[in-house]
Amino acid sequence: MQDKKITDLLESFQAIGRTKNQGYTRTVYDQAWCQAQKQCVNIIKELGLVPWVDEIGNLYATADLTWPKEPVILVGSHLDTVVDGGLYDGLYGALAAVLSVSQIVKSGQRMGRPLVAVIFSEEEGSRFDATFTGSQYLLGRHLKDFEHLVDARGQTFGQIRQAAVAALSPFVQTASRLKIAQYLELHIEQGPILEKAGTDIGIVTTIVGQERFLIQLAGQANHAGTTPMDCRDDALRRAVGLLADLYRELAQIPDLRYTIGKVQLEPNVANVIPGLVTFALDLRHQDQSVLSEAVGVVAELVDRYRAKLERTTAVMPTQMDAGLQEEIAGACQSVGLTHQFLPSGAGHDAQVMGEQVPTAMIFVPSVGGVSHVPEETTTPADLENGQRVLTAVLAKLVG
Ligand SMILES: NC(=O)NC(NC(N)=O)C(=O)[O-]
Ligand SMILES: [Zn+2]
Ligand SMILES: [Zn+2]
Repeated sequence: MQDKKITDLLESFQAIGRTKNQGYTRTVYDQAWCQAQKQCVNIIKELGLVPWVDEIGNLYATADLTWPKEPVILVGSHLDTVVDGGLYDGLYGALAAVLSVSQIVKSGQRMGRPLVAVIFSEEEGSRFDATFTGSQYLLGRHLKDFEHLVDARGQTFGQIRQAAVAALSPFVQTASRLKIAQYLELHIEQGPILEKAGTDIGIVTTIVGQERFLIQLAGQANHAGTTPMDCRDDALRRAVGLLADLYRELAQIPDLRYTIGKVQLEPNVANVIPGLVTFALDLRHQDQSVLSEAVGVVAELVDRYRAKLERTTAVMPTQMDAGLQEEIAGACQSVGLTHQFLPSGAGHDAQVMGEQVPTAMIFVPSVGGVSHVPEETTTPADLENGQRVLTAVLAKLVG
């Protein structure tokens, strides 16, 4: 497998977790996720590296059977997807990391620091209302912070995590937490900037802060035909008012990104008045003070509607390391590619890592600027460009 390309590696995942809409659903610990994880282990072995798994299900690839004790150069991305997402979000950077590590190991270059690839178990928050669980665990969060979480079908994080990790354990080494000197992540841009500008490579300057909430509004479920209109406590009717107010008030905050992407009704039956409405709100901004102002607006409205507010994600805006950004710019020049600096409106494991270790991100263009949908794609040339830059940067960092 000496000259496997990143496109070949990605192709081997095309049948895993494919949906009827031709997208991919690989939420943490589900069947497709487990299958994809096994495929990653096969690739790690075929590329001559050693696979490891930790207790949350993060996979690692090392040059040999020694688990590094000293701080490592870590490179990676995540394995999970949103529901009906694309092939490239997360998986591209995860596979490119493994490929780049294998190329550097095979080159025989002397390594001043150990180089490790990581494939994070979960980043999207698509199954449980928790995000970045893989990278947070690596940086020291306790498993018990997540074990009680319950998915839409009533399964707990703890139970399915144990089963998923146990299924893989016989085939891999057991990893413990690493010390990390620097972290690098390659990812598709997921937006239109690079394509519009005709630039080969993006170098991320900052990653937006992100807060997610579950908002719950309770009424009284009752019969649709016998309950007079003036005797109802219809949870949906009140939720419509709250939603309209949220959209109107949040629109007043410049540059805020706000999304209500998930709405659930109970009991969700045509002839029963809704008794409970739950929806998710996702807020993003580059400036923490503006994000906090938006959270204040939300809290006030939620209070006015006698609804309940639960915060499920809170990550600060994160600055990428200036020195590493320069290393990436230098690598682009050395391989003859154009680059530009840009902020990321998407969340990334790099922002969790970036709070504790020098971190940087490399972006490649997304065709049409679309992502989190089945149509998400990046041209083979751009996929290979990104991976070449990643290898060039890593070769410099470990030298
Ligand atoms: N790169 C991503 O798509 N990340 C997504 N996921 C998280 N957890 O931020 C997001 O919503 O931006
Ligand atoms: Zn994503
Ligand atoms: Zn991603």
